[in-house]
Amino acid sequence: MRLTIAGTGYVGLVAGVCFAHVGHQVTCVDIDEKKVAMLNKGISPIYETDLEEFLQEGLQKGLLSFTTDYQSAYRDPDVIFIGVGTPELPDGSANLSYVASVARQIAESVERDCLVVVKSTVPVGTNDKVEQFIKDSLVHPVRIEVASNPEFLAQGTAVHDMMHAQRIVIGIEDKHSETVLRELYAPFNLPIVAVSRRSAEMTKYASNDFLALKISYMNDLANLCELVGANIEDVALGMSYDGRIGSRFLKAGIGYGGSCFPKDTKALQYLAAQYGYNLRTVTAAVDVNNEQRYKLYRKAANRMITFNGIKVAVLGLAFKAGTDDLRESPAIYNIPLLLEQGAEITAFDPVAEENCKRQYQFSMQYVQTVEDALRGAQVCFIFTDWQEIRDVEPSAFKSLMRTALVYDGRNLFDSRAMLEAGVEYYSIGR
Ligand SMILES: NC(=O)C1=CN([C@@H]2O[C@H](COP(=O)(O)OP(=O)(O)OC[C@H]3O[C@@H](n4cnc5c(N)ncnc54)[C@H](O)[C@@H]3O)[C@@H](O)[C@H]2O)C=CC1
Ligand SMILES: O=C(O)[C@H]1O[C@H](OP(=O)(O)OP(=O)(O)OC[C@H]2O[C@@H](n3ccc(=O)[nH]c3=O)[C@H](O)[C@@H]2O)[C@H](O)[C@@H](O)[C@@H]1O
Repeated sequence: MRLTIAGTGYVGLVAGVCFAHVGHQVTCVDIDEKKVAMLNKGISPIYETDLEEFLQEGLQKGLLSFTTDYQSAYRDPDVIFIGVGTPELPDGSANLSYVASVARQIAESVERDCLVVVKSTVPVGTNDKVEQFIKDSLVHPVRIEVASNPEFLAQGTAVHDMMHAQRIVIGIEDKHSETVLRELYAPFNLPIVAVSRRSAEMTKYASNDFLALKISYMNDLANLCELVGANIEDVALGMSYDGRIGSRFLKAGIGYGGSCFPKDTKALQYLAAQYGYNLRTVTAAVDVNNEQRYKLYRKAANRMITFNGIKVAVLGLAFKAGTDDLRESPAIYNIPLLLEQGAEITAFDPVAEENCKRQYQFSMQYVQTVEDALRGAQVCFIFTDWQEIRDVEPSAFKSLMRTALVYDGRNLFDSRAMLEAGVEYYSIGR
């Protein structure tokens, strides 16, 4: 099939390369000329396992191309996917201006009957509005159908998650859209859940917010574990054997970050509030997370008389391992607090350093190894669960740091081993 995908971010680009990988003819559109130029050269603008390989394969086979020329890209494909961002607005609602702008561009450009598929995460009812908007603004008299197809991939494993998704959710209001989407996804050989458009839109928020709730629940319990002398990791292990609970997303830590859980929890709260409903469970998850991200800073501030002139090692900048994405990363919340207090920070992250330098003007030093960050430090904060940090021997904290004082937001080390190595070690819920 001939597809056009609007947006070459984590979702649009990964969808594009995977659809080309299974044999569809894909054109990806972005407004960012630099990105498009890079992509046409086979260089991925984001860090994702296997992405560049799939990208180069698609380009070489002539199944994949990138352009800023939306008019020709939207003129006559079989299917157009909308995969642009829906970031959080100050009031917590989803910013739909990028989706609206693609809808307008489609209406101006499309010259044959076409299925428009909304892959971006959008509040319930948005697909209806997109359909109405396109139909009202069409320049050529063609038939447009709109379907919802939310994406469930996680960053760091995005290509794998798309190729081996646990399910494809499609939200359709007519038989023809369903047939087209089933044909499109047939080469993936994955379970397809076909529901109404509104249910599909809700399924996306329901899934993300459930996972956010799971994490906040574990973080809430971790805080209680510290008070009552239990160990959250042992508790999680015991819970995980119950198939009804499952073993994943039970890791307590420094709070969830990333571009999705923080915004999608707030967007659902906002949607509920618009209908006069208070979604108390999700509100609780958000509240717990807002506090959790400062937990280590608070602990350290209680222990230390000042951060002024103190050498601080920050290990990890990305919101989780496997990505160079800094959106809503706990590190990005804590670094300004430490800098305001006069801390002298040396930071290490194996892939997110360049993004951090570009996006923030933090006056801190960046180094290439964990050891260089630790050398001479008086306090260490661990914000990301990178393997490079996990691999450090407990004795290295003792030998390299001036004061072996470690605050670990990811529970990467065994408390006893750290104690035996002479490290004053604080982690979460243990
Ligand atoms: N990042 C993730 O892991 C996941 C994201 N989602 C959802 O997918 C959507 C996209 O997210 P990301 O890929 O992370 O966003 P992103 O911010 O990485 O990328 C969005 C891209 O759209 C481009 N764009 C903006 N306006 C455009 C236009 N008029 N035409 C063409 N391109 C345009 C931007 O230049 C940018 O490259 C969001 O709704 C998000 O909630 C869903 C599942 C996973
Ligand atoms: O809509 C989205 O964008 C995506 O959001 C998440 O994916 P992602 O944000 O890439 O990363 P996750 O692996 O879910 O982690 C999110 C945050 O939760 C934290 N986390 C995760 C798991 C856990 O047990 N504990 C925990 O604190 C991570 O460190 C990270 O900060 C979901 O996992 C995807 O299914 C979804 O498609």
